[in-house]
Amino acid sequence: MTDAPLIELRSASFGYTDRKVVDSVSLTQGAGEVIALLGPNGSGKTTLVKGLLGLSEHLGGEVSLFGTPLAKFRDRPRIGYVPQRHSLSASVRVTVREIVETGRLPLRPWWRPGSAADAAVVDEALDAVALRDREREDVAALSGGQQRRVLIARALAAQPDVLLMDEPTAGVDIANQRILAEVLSGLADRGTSMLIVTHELAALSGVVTRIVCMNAGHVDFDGTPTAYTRGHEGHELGDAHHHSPSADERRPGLAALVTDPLPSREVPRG
Ligand SMILES: Nc1ncnc2c1ncn2[C@@H]1O[C@H](COP(=O)(O)OP(=O)(O)OP(=O)(O)O)[C@@H](O)[C@H]1O
Repeated sequence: MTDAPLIELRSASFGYTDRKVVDSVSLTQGAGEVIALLGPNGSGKTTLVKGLLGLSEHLGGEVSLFGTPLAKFRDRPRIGYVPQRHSLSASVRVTVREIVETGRLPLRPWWRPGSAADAAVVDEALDAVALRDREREDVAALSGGQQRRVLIARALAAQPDVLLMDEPTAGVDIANQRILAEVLSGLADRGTSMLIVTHELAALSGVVTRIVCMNAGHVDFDGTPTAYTRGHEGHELGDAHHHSPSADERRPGLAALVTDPLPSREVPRG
């Protein structure tokens, strides 16, 4: 593996046909970072994540994934994606394990059946989301929060180098939010890099190492959780270099968020 950042945006813009939604955003994610991407509805968070996946249009600036320009990037399995709204159909009978196994498909020729190694990776992914004991169940029988974990396991089954998650805790009750946060915390402890779009920062306390806040297509805060709670420090816009807190640092900083959860939108400028 090279030392290139996992994700690097320099004045990058994304949108749809001729409409620019994300405008001139600069952002660099290094290995091991867990970034919460915050911002009001419509500020462009999903469009940014989709841009990295080639699902929204790259309209300007530079975007590199693992050191490769977006237009030339072909190693898609290195980027795991957990979409915003799950679409696990209730009309087709499919087990939890079968869904997670589909995460392995991009990694082998379509005609080759799964190997013992594939099965071991699927086991590990199911363990990571604490659903191994439910693997034979019909996925439609699971709650929304559990289905979200199935989708995280499916993404993990591809053994990605970074996981992009769009509102993993949205619409999930508090008890299941806690379980999901534990799952994400376990992944973070294992060094999994994540970019998590969320409106529920407090639910992710102890997981996030950095906060990036978008507003109307721009980044208006990029810094540590501690700086975010203070509201001013870490305001280094357009600067690829930022302070990445260590694992030791991230917990005390986020402890403040548990007692004093912040709304995701008010970030003082300047
Ligand atoms: N497929 C699309 N085609 C055209 N415009 C779109 C499309 N998807 C989103 N948009 C527009 O892009 C803007 C940003 O949407 P986006 O989903 O990126 O915001 P968001 O910050 O993720 O919002 P939320 O918090 O509500 O999920 C919105 O004005 C939206 O209407």
